[in-house]
Amino acid sequence: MIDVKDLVVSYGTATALEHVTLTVGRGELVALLGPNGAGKSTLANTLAGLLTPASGTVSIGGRLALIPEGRQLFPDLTVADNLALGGWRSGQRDPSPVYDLLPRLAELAGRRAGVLSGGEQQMVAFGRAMMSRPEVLVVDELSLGLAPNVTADLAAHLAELNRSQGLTVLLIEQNARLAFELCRRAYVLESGRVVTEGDSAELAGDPRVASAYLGGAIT
Ligand SMILES: Nc1ncnc2c1ncn2[C@@H]1O[C@H](COP(=O)(O)OP(=O)(O)OP(=O)(O)O)[C@@H](O)[C@H]1O
Repeated sequence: MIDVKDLVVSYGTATALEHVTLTVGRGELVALLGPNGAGKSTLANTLAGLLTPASGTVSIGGRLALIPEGRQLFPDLTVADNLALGGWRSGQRDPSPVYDLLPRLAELAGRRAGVLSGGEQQMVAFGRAMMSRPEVLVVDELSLGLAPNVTADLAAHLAELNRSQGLTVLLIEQNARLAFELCRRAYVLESGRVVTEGDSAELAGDPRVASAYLGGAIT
């Protein structure tokens, strides 16, 4: 569903991604970990077509939606209007499938997005992405600024969509525990390069990964 080969992306003379190669198969849930400034959002935005590669290739095998870092809602619009904007390209006007998935959004429908809590805003960003009926979802930092129980709730929804609808997911995270729990496979990006990749269980047992991302080895 996502096939990235030898991707280079630059901002002017600064190179943010250097020869990145990564794949996500149909129906897979794959994590991308990395510290601040590693190039994670640059990759997400390139997959979404918001940035143009300097070289390399990006192929996407189906409709892609992005939950961007920091949610990027329209704060003065209502939740319902933010959702409607998500359905603009796919022509989906009826938000009820999204309300079925995330019932809290139906209760919040008339509220301005800007006054909602961080967790509620992330739910709106999630719902907005689902309005485009994606086959592949790129989530740029699901857990950013959220309480652990709110993150766990959203993660459970992602897992359920993956199970029930075969939604392909690339989960970009700094929370390695969450990423390893949710995804069977993961990539680690540092300074614009993929430095390691493999099964989550293996990576969690790798002392270097454990010390950088898990605060020590998992026992
Ligand atoms: N618009 C921009 N103009 C110039 N440099 C940028 C721009 N956006 C990002 N960068 C630089 O590109 C590099 C990668 O940034 P990016 O935001 O992709 O990292 P990230 O892994 O998502 O970080 P974070 O976890 O902090 O969000 C950084 O060195 C950053 O300063």
